Amino acid sequence: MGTSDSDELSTDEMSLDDEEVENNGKKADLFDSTDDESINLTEKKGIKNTTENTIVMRSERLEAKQKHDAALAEAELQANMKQTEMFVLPSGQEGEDEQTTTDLQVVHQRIQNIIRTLNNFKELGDHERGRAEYISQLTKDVAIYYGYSEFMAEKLFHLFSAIEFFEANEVARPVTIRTNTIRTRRRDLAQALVNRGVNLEPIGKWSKVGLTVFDSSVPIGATPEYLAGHYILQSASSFLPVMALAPQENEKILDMAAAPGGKTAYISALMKNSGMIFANDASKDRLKALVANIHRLGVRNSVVCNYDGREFPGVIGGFDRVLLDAPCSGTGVISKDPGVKINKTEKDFMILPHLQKQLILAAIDSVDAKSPTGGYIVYSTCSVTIEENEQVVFYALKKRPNVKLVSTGLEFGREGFTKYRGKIFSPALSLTRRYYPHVHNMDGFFVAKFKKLSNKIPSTSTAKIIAESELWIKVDNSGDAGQLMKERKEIFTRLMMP
Ligand SMILES: C[S@@+](CC[C@H](N)C(=O)[O-])C[C@H]1O[C@@H](n2cnc3c(N)ncnc32)[C@H](O)[C@@H]1O
Repeated sequence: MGTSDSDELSTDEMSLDDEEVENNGKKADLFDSTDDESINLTEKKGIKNTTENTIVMRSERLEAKQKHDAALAEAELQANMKQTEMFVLPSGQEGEDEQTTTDLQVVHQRIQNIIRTLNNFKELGDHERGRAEYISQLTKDVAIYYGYSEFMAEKLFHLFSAIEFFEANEVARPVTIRTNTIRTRRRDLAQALVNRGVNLEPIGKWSKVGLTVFDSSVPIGATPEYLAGHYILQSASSFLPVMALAPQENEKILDMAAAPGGKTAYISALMKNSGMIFANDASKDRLKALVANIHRLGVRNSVVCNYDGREFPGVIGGFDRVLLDAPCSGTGVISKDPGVKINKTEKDFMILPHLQKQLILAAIDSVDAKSPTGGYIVYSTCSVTIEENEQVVFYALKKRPNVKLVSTGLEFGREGFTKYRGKIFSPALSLTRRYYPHVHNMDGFFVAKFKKLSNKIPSTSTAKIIAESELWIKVDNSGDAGQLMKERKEIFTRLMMP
C-alpha cells in the first residue's frame, strides 16, 4: 500500500493496521502452511475491535432467537404433519385451479407435503394415483414456485430428485478470487486486501491460489491490487478444468473457447508465462474482454485468435494439451443468470450438444498423442445436463477410440453418470466429475479429462463404431439380458482398446 493510501486511513483503521503489523509474521506463516490454510485472518481483527465485538454479540443473540423460533415452527409443523395421515393430490378442476394458483405459500406447502409423502409413500401416499402423479404435480409446483418453465423444472428435477438444487439457485454463490501468481503470492495479496478492509479466507485446501471474500468495505473489482492484475474475480468451479488440464511449462496449449479469458490466464500462470497458449474464441466481441484481461494480468505467452473451434486442427494442430470449456446452456449457473429458468427449450438441448460434439472431436484431433509431456484434452461445461456432458463425452469415446478417459486428478466432486434413464454409457464415465451448487456451494460444473493414445483413429471404421454404439443403446430396451450384456461387454472392450 502506498503512503497516500495510509494517509486516508481513519484513526481506527490506523490502530488496526498497527496490530496487523505486529501479527504479520504469524499471518504470513498461516498462509504459507499447507495444512492449516483455513484459518481466517480477519477473525483476529474482529476480536480486537470493540464495535465489531458488539455487532458479533448482537448477531449471536439474534441467531439464537432465530434458532429458537425456527425450532418452535418446526415442532408445530411436525405436529400438524402427524395429524395428516395421507396427503391427497388435488384432482380435476380443483387440481387445475390449484396448479395455476399464484398463491406461492399454498404451492410451497404442497411441495413440502408431496416431498414428505414421497419419502414415506407406503403410509402417506394415495396408491391408486401412484408416485408418478405425485412427482408430476411436484415438478409443476416447482416450476411455479421457483419460476421455471415446466420443461426446465422437469428436466432438472429428474436429474437430482431434490428440491435443494432449486433452493441453491435462489442464493448467490460466495464471491471468490484467484491470486494471479504471475504478479503476486496469495499471502501477500490476502494481507494487502485485509488491510483494505476485506474479510476473506482461503477458498479451501484444494486450491493454493483461491480466496473467498465474505464482505468488503471497498469494491472488490476496483482495488489498486485488482487494477494491477494481482487477482481476478473467478468462480471457484472455474478453477477446476484448468487444474485438471495441469498445463506444464513450455508446452503448446489450445484454449479452444477462451473468452473472456479467466481460464487462459490461469493456464498462463501455471505455465509461469512460458511456452505458448492459443487463446481462441468464435466471438470477436468477447475476445475484447479476453485481451483486456490478459493485459491486466500480465499474460505474455498467448496468441489470441478468432476461429470457429470446429476449424481446428485445420488452423493449427499438434498441441500438447487442449482445453474445451464449451459453450453451454448454463444450467449450472442459474443463480447468476436466472433467465436460464425459462429461456431454454428442447431445441437448445439438441443444438448445443450437436455443437459440443463437433467441438470435442476438433479438440481431440488437435492434440499430439506423441507429446512428450502431455497428450491431454479437458472438456468442461457450466451445465449439469446429461446431454451436454456424459452424452458428449460418450460420443467422443465412440467416434475417437484413440482416446480414453483418465482421472481428472481433482480431489472432490461427484462421479459422472454411467447410465441415465435407460441410456447406458461407458463405465469409464465414472472418471468424470460433476459439481453442484447445492452440494459443493459452487457453480454447477462438469469436467472430463481424456488422454490421446494415438494420432491415428484405429482402423475400426467410424461407421462400424456408430453401428456398434447404436446397438449399445438398443440393447438396453430389448430381451435376452445375458446375451446382450455379453455383447455389450465385447463392444465396450473393443471401443476402449488403444
Ligand atoms: C463457457 S464460455 C468460455 C469461458 C472461458 N473459457 C473463460 O474461462 O473465460 C464459452 C465460449 O465459447 C465461445 N464459442 C461459442 N461457439 C464457439 C465455437 N464454435 N468455436 C469457438 N468458440 C465458441 C463463446 O463465444 C464463449 O466465449
